Amino acid sequence: MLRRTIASLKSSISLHITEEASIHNAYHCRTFTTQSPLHLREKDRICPKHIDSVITFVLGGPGSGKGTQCAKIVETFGFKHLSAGDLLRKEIVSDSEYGSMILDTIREGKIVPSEVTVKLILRELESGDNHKFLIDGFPRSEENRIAFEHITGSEPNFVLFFDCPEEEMVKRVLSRNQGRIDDNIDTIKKRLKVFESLNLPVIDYYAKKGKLHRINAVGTEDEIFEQVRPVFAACEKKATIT
Ligand SMILES: Nc1ncnc2c1ncn2[C@@H]1O[C@H](COP(=O)(O)OP(=O)(O)O)[C@@H](O)[C@H]1O
Ligand SMILES: Nc1ccn([C@H]2C[C@H](O)[C@@H](COP(=O)(O)OP(=O)(O)O)O2)c(=O)n1
Ligand SMILES: [Mg+2]
Repeated sequence: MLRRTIASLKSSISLHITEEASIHNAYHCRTFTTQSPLHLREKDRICPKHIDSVITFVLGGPGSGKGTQCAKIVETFGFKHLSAGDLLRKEIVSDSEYGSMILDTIREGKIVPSEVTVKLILRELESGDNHKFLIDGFPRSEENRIAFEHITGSEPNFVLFFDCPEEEMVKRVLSRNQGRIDDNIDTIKKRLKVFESLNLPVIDYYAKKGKLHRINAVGTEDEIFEQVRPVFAACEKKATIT
């Protein structure tokens, strides 16, 4: 699977990404890691500009409040917010060759192939001057996680998990009112099953690595942010000391 992911990344995906050359060049950069070294084959690594970046994965079920809390983190701590779902939705409207596949996948509540999503995220990591990233809604499966680690050669510094009861998530999604094709009861039921079977193992993985910050996602937006704030404040303090 991994070999297939890397092979497909190297080959034909165009995704309206014009900087193919920079991705190609990146394959020939020296290897790097923001955290512990990953034992990758030299040729499989990409060396993005974000060598010293802080990478935070933001996880949680649909409607758990990831996007809402990311906006507050951006405002308070100056992170750049990369929503995997937003990047995929932009691909749909930009007439990309993958648009209809992405649309069908999202409508069915399934997960888009990792090579597509990772490439979109990489493009954002590589652009601009901000080196503090919130990657929201990713990785949603072990396949997502492994593809990201292998393609970038890096791991997140820490991971937030918004822990929310299913009935609360359903209620929030059904009243989200953003005109999303997946905000309906049939798709939400499928998404919750996919969350349990594919995303919970990723959450367990980071818990075992000691990287997970579990946030109780029930309460007002401000109450929840008061649990989130210390995680980022500690990260800032650490950065000042080192
Ligand atoms: N703490 C909260 N209490 C009630 N509703 C919330 C809360 N946080 C977010 N919402 C609302 O729930 C919906 C889903 O939130 P969102 O941030 O889009 O979640 P996610 O990105 O995890 O799917 C939105 O309409 C949002 O305004
Ligand atoms: N890593 C990801 C993230 C999102 N997707 C697809 C499948 C998801 O159901 C949709 C919507 O994701 P998004 O993060 O915007 O959804 P929520 O904010 O959790 O409601 O996008 C994906 O295939 N892979
Ligand atoms: Mg969201």
